[in-house]
Amino acid sequence: MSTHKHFIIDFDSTFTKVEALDALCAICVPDAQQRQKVLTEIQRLTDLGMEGEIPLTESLEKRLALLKANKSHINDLIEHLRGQISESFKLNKAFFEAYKEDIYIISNGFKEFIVPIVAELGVKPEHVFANSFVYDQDGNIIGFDRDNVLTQNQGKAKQIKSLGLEGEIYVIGDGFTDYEIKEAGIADKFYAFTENVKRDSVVNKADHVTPSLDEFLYVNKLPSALSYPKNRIKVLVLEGIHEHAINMFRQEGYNVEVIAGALEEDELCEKIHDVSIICIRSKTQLTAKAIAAAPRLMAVGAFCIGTNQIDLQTCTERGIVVFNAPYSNTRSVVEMAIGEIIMLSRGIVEKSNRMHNGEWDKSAKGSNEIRGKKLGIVGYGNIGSQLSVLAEGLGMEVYFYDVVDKLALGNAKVCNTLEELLSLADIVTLHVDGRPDNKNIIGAKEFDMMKEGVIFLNLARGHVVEIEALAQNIKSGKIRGAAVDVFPYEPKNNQESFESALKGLPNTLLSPHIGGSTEEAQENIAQYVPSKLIDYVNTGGSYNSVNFPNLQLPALRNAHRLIHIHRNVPGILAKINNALAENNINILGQYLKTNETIGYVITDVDTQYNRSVTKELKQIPDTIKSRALY
Ligand SMILES: NC(=O)C1=CN([C@@H]2O[C@H](COP(=O)(O)OP(=O)(O)OC[C@H]3O[C@@H](n4cnc5c(N)ncnc54)[C@H](O)[C@@H]3O)[C@@H](O)[C@H]2O)C=CC1
Ligand SMILES: O=C(O)C(=O)COP(=O)(O)O
Repeated sequence: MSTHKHFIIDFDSTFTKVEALDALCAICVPDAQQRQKVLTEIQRLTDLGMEGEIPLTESLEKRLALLKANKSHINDLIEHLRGQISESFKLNKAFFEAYKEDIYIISNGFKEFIVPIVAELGVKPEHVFANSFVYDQDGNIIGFDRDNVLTQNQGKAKQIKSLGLEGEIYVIGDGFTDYEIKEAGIADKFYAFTENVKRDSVVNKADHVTPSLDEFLYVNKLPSALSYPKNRIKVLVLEGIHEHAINMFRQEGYNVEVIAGALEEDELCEKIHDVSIICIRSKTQLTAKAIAAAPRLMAVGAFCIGTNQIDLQTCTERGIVVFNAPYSNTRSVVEMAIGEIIMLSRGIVEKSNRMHNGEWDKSAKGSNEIRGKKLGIVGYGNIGSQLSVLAEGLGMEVYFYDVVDKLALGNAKVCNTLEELLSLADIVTLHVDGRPDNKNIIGAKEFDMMKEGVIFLNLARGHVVEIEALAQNIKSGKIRGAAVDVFPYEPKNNQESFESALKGLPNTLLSPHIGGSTEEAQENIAQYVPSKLIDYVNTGGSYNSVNFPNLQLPALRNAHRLIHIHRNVPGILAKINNALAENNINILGQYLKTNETIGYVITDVDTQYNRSVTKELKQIPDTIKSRALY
């Protein structure tokens, strides 16, 4: 048997994003209210026809009668449809060009508008099989060609059969009538196309679901505009990440699964096995065990600042890039710290609670302005330094201590030791990162060094403070006010209850790790992190990643990009270039950066090259990951 392949493609909602008759309705029913009514009815009739609930002729007759369209409307329709060609079709013009002899459009629509639209991608007019309108003498559309085989039951199957095509027949469509071709035994395979609409009754019967043309081309090893279909990139989104991120991933064509809370290690290991990108916040522990359970993992999105919950070393060794949102919630934490410093200095929570119990205690005792007070910031990074600026604006005297040299902003004064800072500050606030070395950096000894009546804040990480020691010092009155947003153990989700030695202590503000949880911050994060992840997938760009050598790459134009991640040992670049030279491959641009663990090499090459070189690159010793991008 011949292995020649023929491709039968549906028009409405497959070749174009829309149903043409819906679009025609928008054109020829000028009154908006009336149009909506007609449109709803047309869509209902289309669905009934597509899902096989009523005969197609009946669906069509009723739709045309509702439309009352005229010849003059068809030109406007064609103009409109030109902008409605499905994205993955437009992208794969090269496939249509290369296979024009084998591509057929079989539709229950009308040649008058189908032929000019499919011609845009090079489909031959004689390969379009569809109906034709019947007009009256004034050009009004009054019906369709009832003799056309496509009006009959199983019309598409009959039409294709009459073409006598030899070889394999692949059908791509979104409707029941497309599936019928397979059912009639004419097609070898039916691919349910879901880029524009997804009809369960059709999807359930398909040999394969193709969310875009890229997937179809990929599984059939046909030339494709994309190196890898985006629907094959599975994204797992945990911990209530803002829906803007989810929309961005879906718009990009990724296959997204969303889970509201965090997952325990074992649950995560189960879920992560086919995931390419995982998106988490501060709760999910991405351990070496979880990473080992994720053979396809290529990127991690930390939708927060801290990355201490991620085993970064293992990610790097496995060639998995990690991005966080280093600045998106900075301001939110700072505003909360300022608010808490004022609330604690005035004992507002105590006073408020007492008033709720009917107690009126108007007094200035133990209430202070923050102006002129000494604020001691431990950790002068993005949050600490931003807090420094705002606190000075409120008239505070700012001191800071950091383990690395930092530029003092405004009039802030550097302390050379933690002891120095703790002994002079009226208010101590922690903004260090969550590295393991920072465990218990503030314990009994450090509280002893602080002034009597100090105010203490921790909005950094729970494990940096010894909770028992903090509780003791609040109880003894040494600490006259405390605000704690982060805890050594935090509930996994909003259903789990909160336990802590700090519960019920005086002038102690407890908050459920919400320093960065503002609408503004979460939306900013949900824009920033997905854009980094998508850029990494599409271009290999690693700029601002947490663990990869940072490369900012030019856009890929008229080139293929070979991405190579390897252990940082000598000689790998030479081996990559040897492989390219031996295959006569012309290098258009090359970028290399290394860190302590890995080397990251990007090579842009002419689009015509021996594809087997990608295998050779994978086989270079010490290679971690390698992919080709176009
Ligand atoms: N409560 C919340 O919702 C949020 C908490 N955070 C926490 O705040 C931390 C700080 O955030 P950024 O300022 O953006 O981070 P950053 O990395 O810009 O700053 C951290 C600073 O702490 C310094 N540092 C580290 N260990 C230290 C130590 N033992 N003593 C003194 N200085 C030390 C570092 O050198 C660095 O300058 C994050 O790592 C995260 O853990 C961040 C956002 C929201
Ligand atoms: O940004 C951070 O590091 C935070 O601590 C905020 O974490 P979250 O996104 O609220 O789990």
